[in-house]
Amino acid sequence: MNYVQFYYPEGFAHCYGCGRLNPEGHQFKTYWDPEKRESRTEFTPKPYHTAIPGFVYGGLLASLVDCHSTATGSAALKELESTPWDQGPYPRCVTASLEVQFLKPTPLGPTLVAVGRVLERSERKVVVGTEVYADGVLTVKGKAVVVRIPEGWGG
Ligand SMILES: CCCCCCCCCCCCCCCC(=O)SCCNC(=O)CCNC(=O)[C@H](O)C(C)(C)COP(=O)(O)OP(=O)(O)OC[C@H]1O[C@@H](n2cnc3c(N)ncnc32)[C@H](O)[C@@H]1OP(=O)(O)O
Repeated sequence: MNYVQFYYPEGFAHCYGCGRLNPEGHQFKTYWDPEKRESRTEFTPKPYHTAIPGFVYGGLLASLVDCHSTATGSAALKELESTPWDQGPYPRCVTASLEVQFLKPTPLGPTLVAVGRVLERSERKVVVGTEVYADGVLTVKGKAVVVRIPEGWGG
């Protein structure tokens, strides 16, 4: 199964967090499950993504929630189109607002799993709720408002 960011137009594929064309970036990859209507992004932080030794830097966690949310919004807007899910391009969203709750310190080492759900969707805006788990423990919660970049703007 290909990931959402795989279908972004080339001009929108350079994001430091999730751009497939940015070799220096995190290259987050988000998968959308059309049955469950749930998204999933997995990422294993590197040793240098440290806050206090042993724990993940919060900015990285916020980035994960950010890009995971734009991808979830993209998949949710793609559902409104008549083209099949495996035919790009996907709509590209930009984050208008991002809330992150750091519930517990996130241990450095395990693969992080971000799970997203669509809380609201209109033709232009999607509100995404995200939970991030480390070793099955919920450590971060996020909520983002993402807005579709109009056709013809870049890309
Ligand atoms: C026409 C403009 C095109 C711009 C095209 C930009 C292209 C940019 C290219 C970047 C491509 C790579 C993106 C990488 C992914 C990131 O890294 S995203 C992180 C950085 N984010 C940014 O830099 C975004 C900067 N902000 C903006 O560009 C504009 O404020 C936004 C977000 C596009 C909104 O534009 P706007 O035309 O003012 O939108 P507006 O019609 O007022 O609002 C649309 C809806 O969003 C809601 N909303 C807007 N802002 C907020 C907010 N802060 N809190 C809650 N809700 C909000 C509104 O209430 C409205 O909701 P509804 O009334 O439809 O229910």
